[in-house]
Amino acid sequence: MNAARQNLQKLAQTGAQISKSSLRKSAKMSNASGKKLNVIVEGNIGSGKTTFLERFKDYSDVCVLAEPIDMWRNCNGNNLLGLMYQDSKHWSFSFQSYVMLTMVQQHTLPTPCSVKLMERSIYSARYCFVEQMKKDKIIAEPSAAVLDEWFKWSLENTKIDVDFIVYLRTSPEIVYERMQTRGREEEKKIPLGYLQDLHKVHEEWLMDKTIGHCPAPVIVIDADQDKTSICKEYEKFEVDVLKMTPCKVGV
Ligand SMILES: Nc1ncnc2c1ncn2[C@@H]1O[C@H](COP(=O)(O)OP(=O)(O)O)[C@@H](O)[C@H]1O
Ligand SMILES: Nc1nc2c(ncn2[C@H]2C[C@H](O)[C@@H](COP(=O)(O)O)O2)c(=O)[nH]1
Repeated sequence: MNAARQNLQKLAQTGAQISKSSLRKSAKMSNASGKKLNVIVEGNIGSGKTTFLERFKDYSDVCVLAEPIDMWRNCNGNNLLGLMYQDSKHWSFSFQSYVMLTMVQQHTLPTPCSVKLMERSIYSARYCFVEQMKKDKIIAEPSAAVLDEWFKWSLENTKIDVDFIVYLRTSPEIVYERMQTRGREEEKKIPLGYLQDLHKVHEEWLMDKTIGHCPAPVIVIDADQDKTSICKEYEKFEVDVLKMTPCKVGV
């Protein structure tokens, strides 16, 4: 790994602000070596992941992969997302299996772009959602074991690279309000308690490092800020990420 990347890894792990120059240096060197940059964007439901990724959709050298929710809503005509929230005990295993399949498909999707930005990952599927299902006893141990075997096989047998994690860190109460405002039909009955539980497992995975393993350095953004004030944080990251791409096309 080149020196600039190592420096970046250290900075991100200490939670220090990543300096523009270190990010740029790392990017140039990674471009020089031809290594692509794989970034996953993590956070609670409603934390602003889609909004954050929107900023990159007009750039030709950044591949943005949003969560394939439309696939989850229409798996051969079945709305697995809706079924999971209607009857989680009955449908969580099927839904989770499909989520993890679609995540591996996105992780391994070839792209000519220098940067791949992905919304969530196989890691949060396993370490946040499956962990929460186990805690809530929505899935039994044998089902959790099958999901874990799929997870381990995927990591060992497919090319899943993650260079940095952007964690949109939020308070459950704030994302609960945003989720209700967004008004997704399937999510209408999600209680605040579920978001509080999901927040905890995200914190344990990404901050306390007490669940599973964290595959890359974490860049934390305080995403409780409203849309206006958070733009500066997003702009800084956008500029830094785009410095990693040889060309910028778009507005
Ligand atoms: N920083 C923010 N402040 C206030 N509302 C936000 C902010 N970021 C996103 N939203 C709104 O909150 C809702 C969820 O945002 P979204 O980007 O869909 O989150 P996610 O993809 O993480 O679920 C949307 O209605 C969006 O317009
Ligand atoms: N049970 C699971 N649910 C998941 C998983 N990944 C996403 N989701 C749900 C959460 C939301 O209702 C919806 C989209 O998430 P956003 O954060 O983008 O709103 O899908 C998962 O792995 N398991």
